[in-house]
Amino acid sequence: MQTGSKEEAATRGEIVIHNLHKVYTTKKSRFEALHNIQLTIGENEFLTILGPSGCGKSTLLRIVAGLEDHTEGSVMVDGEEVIGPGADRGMVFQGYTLFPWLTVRENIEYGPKLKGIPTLERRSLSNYLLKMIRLESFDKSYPKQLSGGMKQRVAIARALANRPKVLLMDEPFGALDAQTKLEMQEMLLDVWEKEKTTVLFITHDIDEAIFLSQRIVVMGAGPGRILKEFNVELPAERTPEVREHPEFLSLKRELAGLLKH
Ligand SMILES: Nc1ncnc2c1ncn2[C@@H]1O[C@H](COP(=O)(O)OP(=O)(O)OP(=O)(O)O)[C@@H](O)[C@H]1O
Repeated sequence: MQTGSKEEAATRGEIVIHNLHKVYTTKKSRFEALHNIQLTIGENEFLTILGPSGCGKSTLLRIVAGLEDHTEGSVMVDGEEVIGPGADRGMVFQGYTLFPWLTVRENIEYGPKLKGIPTLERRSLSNYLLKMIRLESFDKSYPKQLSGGMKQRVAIARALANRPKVLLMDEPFGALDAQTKLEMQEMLLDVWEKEKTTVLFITHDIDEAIFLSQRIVVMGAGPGRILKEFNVELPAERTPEVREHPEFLSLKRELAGLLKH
């Protein structure tokens, strides 16, 4: 799915968050949800934001998605300011957001169809994505016939079908059982490797953050702010054994300590 077209920006999926503040106000109250967030996420980087409930992770992701406005500062994707949702940023949430009346293939082809991509081209794209998420034989199934993990795989494929430069993922595996979660993490790394998108991932699961990421940003609450950043110095190929790696275990200890406060 590489296009290599000349029109594409020199960078593909670089997110620059500068001096970002978010205050929720009502007539009677004022709540500072995000305070001075400074963060650059490189092209094709896998960055995870880790933090306790209520520290503003989802607010930050929704601002990057263009679904929420901000009070001060800016968010740029490849040099263009985010002023609303766009096909350059695909989103996957925890809740299953598939269209129940469409089959798996129709769900995946929904975005390309809206964009007017011809049938044959759509078919070849959905074939490619169905193979990548290992659900080729479920192309005619409806969402209600799928397990939670399968639905999330389709949600990822549906987001990728729009050819986003950035994948924004808000606790996408939070509702899955432990074993399915591990399988989904491996599949996501496989997808990331093939698609070369930038991934901004949110979780409060420390193991998940370390296993998936190249970099982890820890946020704290009151108001939501960045506490610390960590580079994950693990082998690029994340096999299950990586979870026993001394670096994995020491980073896990450090992150757990930081999140306790
Ligand atoms: N529309 C809103 N109006 C007022 N306050 C809000 C609104 N949305 C979120 N908040 C508040 O902003 C803070 C950050 O919320 P957010 O959902 O971003 O946190 P989070 O870190 O994603 O939490 P969780 O891990 O539980 O999803 C919370 O205190 C929340 O109550």
